[in-house]
Amino acid sequence: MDSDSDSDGSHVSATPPRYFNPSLQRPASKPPQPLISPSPPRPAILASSKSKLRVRASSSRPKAVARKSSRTKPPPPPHSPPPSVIPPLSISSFRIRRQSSNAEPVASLDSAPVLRAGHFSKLSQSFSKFRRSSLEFETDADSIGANTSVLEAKDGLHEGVSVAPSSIDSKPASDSRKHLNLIRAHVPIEPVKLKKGGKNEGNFVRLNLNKRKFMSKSGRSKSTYKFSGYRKFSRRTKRKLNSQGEANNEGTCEEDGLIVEITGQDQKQQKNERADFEIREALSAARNQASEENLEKLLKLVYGHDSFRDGQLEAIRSVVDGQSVMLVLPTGAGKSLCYQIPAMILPGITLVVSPLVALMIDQLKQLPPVIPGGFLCSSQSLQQTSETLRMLQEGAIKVLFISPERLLNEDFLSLFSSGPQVSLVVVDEAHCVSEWSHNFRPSFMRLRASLLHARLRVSCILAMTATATRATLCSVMSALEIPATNLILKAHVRDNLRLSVSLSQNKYLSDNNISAKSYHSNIPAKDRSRIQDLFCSNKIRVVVATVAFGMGLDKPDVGAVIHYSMPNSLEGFVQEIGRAGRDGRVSYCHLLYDDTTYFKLHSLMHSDGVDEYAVSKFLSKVFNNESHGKFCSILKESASCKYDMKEEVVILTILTHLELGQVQYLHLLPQLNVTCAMNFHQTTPSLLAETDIIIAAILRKSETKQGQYIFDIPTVANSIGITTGELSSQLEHLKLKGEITYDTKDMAYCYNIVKVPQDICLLASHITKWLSEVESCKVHKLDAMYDAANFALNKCQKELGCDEFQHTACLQKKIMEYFYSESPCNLSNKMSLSSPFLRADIKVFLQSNSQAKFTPRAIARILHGISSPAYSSTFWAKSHFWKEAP
Ligand SMILES: Nc1ncnc2c1ncn2[C@@H]1O[C@H](COP(=O)(O)OP(=O)(O)OP(=O)(O)O)[C@@H](O)[C@H]1O
Repeated sequence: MDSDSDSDGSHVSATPPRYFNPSLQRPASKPPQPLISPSPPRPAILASSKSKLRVRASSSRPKAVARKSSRTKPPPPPHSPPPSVIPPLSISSFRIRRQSSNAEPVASLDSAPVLRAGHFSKLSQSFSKFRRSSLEFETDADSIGANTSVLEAKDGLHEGVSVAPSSIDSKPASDSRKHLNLIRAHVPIEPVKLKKGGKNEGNFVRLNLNKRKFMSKSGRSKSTYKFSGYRKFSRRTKRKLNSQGEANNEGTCEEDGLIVEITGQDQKQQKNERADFEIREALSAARNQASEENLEKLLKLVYGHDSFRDGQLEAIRSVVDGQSVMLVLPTGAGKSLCYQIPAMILPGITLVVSPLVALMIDQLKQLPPVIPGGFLCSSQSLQQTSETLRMLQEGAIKVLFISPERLLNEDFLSLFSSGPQVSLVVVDEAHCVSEWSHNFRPSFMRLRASLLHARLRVSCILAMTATATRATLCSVMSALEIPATNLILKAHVRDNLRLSVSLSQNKYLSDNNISAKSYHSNIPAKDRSRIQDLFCSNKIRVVVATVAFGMGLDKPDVGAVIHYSMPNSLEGFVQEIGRAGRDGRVSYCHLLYDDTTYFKLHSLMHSDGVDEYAVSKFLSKVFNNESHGKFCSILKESASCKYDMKEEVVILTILTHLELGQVQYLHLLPQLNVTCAMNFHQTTPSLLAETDIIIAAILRKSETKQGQYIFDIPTVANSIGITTGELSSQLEHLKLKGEITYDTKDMAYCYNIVKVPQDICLLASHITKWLSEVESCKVHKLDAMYDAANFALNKCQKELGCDEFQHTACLQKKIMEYFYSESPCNLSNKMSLSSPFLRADIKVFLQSNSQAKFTPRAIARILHGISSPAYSSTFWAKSHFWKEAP
């Protein structure tokens, strides 16, 4: 496997075998379409639940960029735009160069006279995007870089290129119409040939001004010579150009002594202005009435799509109408559009809560240029965050992508108490809200409708997912208070995907001499992003990657997704195969599976489980203080080790349950470093303590080690009745004065106790039962995945259209049954077989480790070779019993 080779794209030229495996061949009745020369290779992905996404290339037609057609060949406008709409812009057709640095963000869609160029903020590098002033003219650099993109679009090799944020600012702008969010928005134009002048003068229009003659007939001077003159000029120019049959090229006209060379670029500019005008008109019509006709017009103008796909119109109209909606559409069906169009129409901000930063960045890049967007996540620097917040408050951001952690941050929520209006909250990958989903996130669970209504003053929530069982949907809709009538649910798998299964054999790519690149979490972020870029630009044929590679990947021409090993749920399977065939073409999804992988995954499904005993001990610690209203904290790392519970998946889940369960026992606060080590530099500590009660409290509650005062922040704050925030700002103040320096460490879960449970054991028993149901649910998901694969390979009677090579119909049926069934169906669990030697093994294990204490679960995990916070693989893998279980 050529995983580390530097791909220069040289192998791209070799048309990859489309039918690399007999089991993937098309049925004879559907012969392969002829390859369109010079088609780029059509890549594919190989994926596995845990790990591997692989990429294979096959033939492809050049992508028909929807916007390209709509922008490059707009229908002839019935009339010139009325003066009231774009008067000042008309001047821009002369292509006068001006500095663009004085561009100002435009406050709202309404106030923007033109919807065009935009860029990522260089200052903040936060990738927030805003619109440049409509009166800003393109710079030389903008024009120079133009044709590059045109060529890229034309040669077809770069269709669907995803521009990495880092490269965006430095990349010269396209000669196409510039799109705010810089995504696949290249609208190629004909190369401009200057007729007059003979020299290559770039894309300038040469404006020969005779000062005397430039005075208009009405006697107005240059500075006031605005719209009416332009209109006349424009009309006559057009007449002249048309009469010369050069409407698509350049020309010369003389008008009142004004000699102007008109280039193709100017005509392009005028077309753009017209297109912008039409978009504004369509927007205003859709705001007045969100009718099918008005929305379709907007769809056509903004996206270039002719019609809505199944479910889109219904969702958009409900949201625009202010109703919360649960939207379940297949992957690649176009869910993004269901919030983007409402975001254009609704007056306030749209917040899109997303689970992955990479996903946010991708979605941000995919926003059409008329929607200025930004993103906020916990890992951003203070400067990036404040720049984005500033733009948000100024109205320069219309759609903000945000992580749930960041959204739930008190400072962020308080922005909206009297600040900008939020019209819509979108919960993307909404299954993460539910513990019954394949990808539960405790922070998503905290996104309750009650909180969103109260703190963001928003009434409309759009929850979107491609993969949700009935149980998942129920809990998501209940948490987000979405009425049952507002569920829009379409098929889970697109029709253009051909599904097939085989047992894992000979599955290493190197055996077949296929070059590959690897993509996983141990690879530095910049290399991962490079690999993704190479893949998106069709320069890599094969990527062996973790499932994270595929999340949100919207590359239209992925021809196949191959699961190197079985995913651990049908949700995962559906999500991952959803990367294929997003352009609507027939694409292939092949699953390799075997019993060994199934057994391994089965063991892993139990890796997060907890014993009642551990839960009980943990709860005792949580309610240790019994101090109502006081600030409490639990150190993450040490608690995880002590109670043998994973930090996020288990501890945070339990704490979230204590906050959001039937009884609210606590209120979760942002996590923070709670141990502080402080040095005094000017005034002596005791002298400072005389005038500062915080320092006095610190001296009382700290211990000194090598001249440093070490204390627990919550303890000090509680002792004088202040918040940790107040304490931190006082410390910052003293630091700025040069009195102290300090460091903090030990990240902790922080909370206030609301109610102390009467019976901790009973509560522990309830929580353990709930967690064990969640665990069983995961096992059930794996069994359903195995069952579907096994059925296709061994039990399918080939009645529904399946054949030797593909099992699309039976797998689709299995998937549908799984997602639509009210209760889990009975699935055979191959794991029920237990080794007769197991008891004996456990006895010997306990005897040989008599010095240590084990919970039954700890022993089971060691025997299955699964590490946990308290029993690391570094140590236990050396044991003879590691992975000994069947
Ligand atoms: N009405 C439409 N007509 C044609 N193409 C469309 C339409 N709506 C969306 N698309 C295109 O479909 C592709 C997939 O859209 P999108 O990324 O929104 O899918 P998704 O449902 O969010 O998928 P996933 O769940 O995998 O993230 C995009 O390239 C988009 O331009």
